[in-house]
Amino acid sequence: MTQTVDPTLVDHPPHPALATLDARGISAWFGDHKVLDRVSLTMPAGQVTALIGPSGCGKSTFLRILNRMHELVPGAALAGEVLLDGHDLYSADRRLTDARRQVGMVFQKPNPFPTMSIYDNVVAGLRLTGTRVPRATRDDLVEESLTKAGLWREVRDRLRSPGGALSGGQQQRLCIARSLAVRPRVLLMDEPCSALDPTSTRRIEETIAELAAEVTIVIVTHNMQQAARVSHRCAFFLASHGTPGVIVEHGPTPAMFDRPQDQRTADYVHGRFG
Ligand SMILES: Nc1ncnc2c1ncn2[C@@H]1O[C@H](COP(=O)(O)OP(=O)(O)OP(=O)(O)O)[C@@H](O)[C@H]1O
Repeated sequence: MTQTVDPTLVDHPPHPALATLDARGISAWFGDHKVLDRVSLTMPAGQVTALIGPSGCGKSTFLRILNRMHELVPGAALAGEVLLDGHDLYSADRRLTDARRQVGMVFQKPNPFPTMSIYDNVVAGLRLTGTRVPRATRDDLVEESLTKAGLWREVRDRLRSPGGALSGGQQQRLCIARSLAVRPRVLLMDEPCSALDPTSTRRIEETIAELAAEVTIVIVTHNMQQAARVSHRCAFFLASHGTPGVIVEHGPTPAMFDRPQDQRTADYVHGRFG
């Protein structure tokens, strides 16, 4: 009997090289409402880039453009380019699942599959992105992903318990493990701690610091202390008086906090508005 191989499946990649993400001239619309205007930003390999700015200035929209989620919103449009190590994430010959495999995402609210076991939650991302992993290596991958997400020691004795039985902070680390199992080159995080208590927040921040050595990270945060603690670079977004969001200033985090070039950046990072 011949065995049929699903042509859409790809083999699990070996640990990939660090990659730089480069957004060039990104504009975005919801219907005829333009929410970003020609935003360019380089997010260097192996660094944590924080996107900061007041509510509604387009940070989440920008983040979702970086893994092709924006295009799923009915009526949404965009212009510009997103390059992953120089290769266009939006090129016609690249599958959507390939973009998602290379650029993973963790959301504000932890969203594990609540009735699925911890183990199955970790491997769920593989199925969602069409990634093939030999059964014999799955146990190792689950351990590796949970270890990187800082959760292994807490759950190794109950891998068959449901993901929904974990605390909020543990659930968020489970979601990080689920993303890491796919071995993405970039991990996007949209306010990953905003639903968590201070202790869980600290654990996630430690995890982010450890992960930066092997995956490029882009994080949206409203918490300036968090941006200062976890990021190497910051980009300050602003949409003044109903105009589309732009990047006012970006650069190394210490410079953005201690000697910003633009008064609006200084006012925002020091809590004078937003
Ligand atoms: N699905 C959508 N449909 C229509 N408009 C949207 C949608 N999502 C966001 N917008 C609009 O796009 C603009 C930018 O929103 P976005 O969520 O990207 O900003 P943000 O800076 O991430 O805000 P916050 O910090 O509050 O999350 C806002 O005016 C918002 O109302």
